[in-house]
Amino acid sequence: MTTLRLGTRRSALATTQSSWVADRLRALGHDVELVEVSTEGDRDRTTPLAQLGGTGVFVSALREALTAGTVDVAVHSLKDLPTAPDPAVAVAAIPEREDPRDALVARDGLTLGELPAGSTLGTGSPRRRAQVAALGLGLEVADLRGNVDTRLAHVHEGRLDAVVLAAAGLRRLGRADEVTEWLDPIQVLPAPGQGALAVEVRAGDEAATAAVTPLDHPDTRACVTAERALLAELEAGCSAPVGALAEIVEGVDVAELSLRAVVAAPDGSGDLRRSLTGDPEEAADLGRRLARLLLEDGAADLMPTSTDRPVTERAL
Ligand SMILES: NCc1[nH]cc(CCC(=O)O)c1CC(=O)O
Repeated sequence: MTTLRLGTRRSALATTQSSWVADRLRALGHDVELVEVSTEGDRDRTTPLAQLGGTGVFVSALREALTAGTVDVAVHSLKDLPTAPDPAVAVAAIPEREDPRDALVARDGLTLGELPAGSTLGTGSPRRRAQVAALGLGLEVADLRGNVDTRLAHVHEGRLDAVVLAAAGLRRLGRADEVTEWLDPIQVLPAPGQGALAVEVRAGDEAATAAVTPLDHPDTRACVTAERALLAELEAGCSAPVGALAEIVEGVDVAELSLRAVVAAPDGSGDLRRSLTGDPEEAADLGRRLARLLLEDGAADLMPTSTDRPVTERAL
């Protein structure tokens, strides 16, 4: 039997996610070898991520290893994948999603509502910054980068009062016990695709496709398809931060896909929330329709002009 070479980045979250997929492939009877792929974003820790080309730098190094033939399978956080498909690779499986929510880790067990005005909250995500600012709690949002461990240390070592992180990453790393509030999507909607993994193979690699396909979870695939179709459609008409969450809900006698989304002004001056329910078989169409509804209702106007500054900005 041939061995599947599964490419992974070195960060704790990436190796945990890759090992999770490797274990599932082994349970199906495959031989799997983990191959470390170093990315520009991992090698160069001084240049800001945005200058290197955003989270896309992590994705492209793994895709290059796939097309070069040094690995056969690559695991990505689905939310980090660009919405434009890469014809050289195929997403052969989207496994069952982890908790899609954002989570708050605050000092002294505090929740968002309990943090006093003026408290410092760290996040590097314009989507999280915008939604937290829109709650009007008077928090000071500080720009925060780094891996999960580094970000949590800012709270535990007293440099920040709170941080917001993906629940999925914290659960996968065994650090869910540090969460002080699971943020309700009614207040803070996650990134499209958050909590889900994308398992990629080389386009046309039938053996790897056949090995990986059983890990696919159709309900998760329908949900993230709707969220990403919405994001792709909005990217064409609006550059403000976007949150989205689709869920399978029980309708009268069929399963329905419920999609909620937010477009938020980066400075917290406002946001627009809408939702739609539709057929899980037409997930992409549902996402596009909700995006058009948001655009018709003024989503594009939420982006301030370039001379406007965010209310609070403190770099860490
Ligand atoms: N932005 C980086 C990133 N990409 C995926 C995750 C977590 C895992 C996931 O969302 O599936 C994280 C960390 C975070 O947002 O806190």
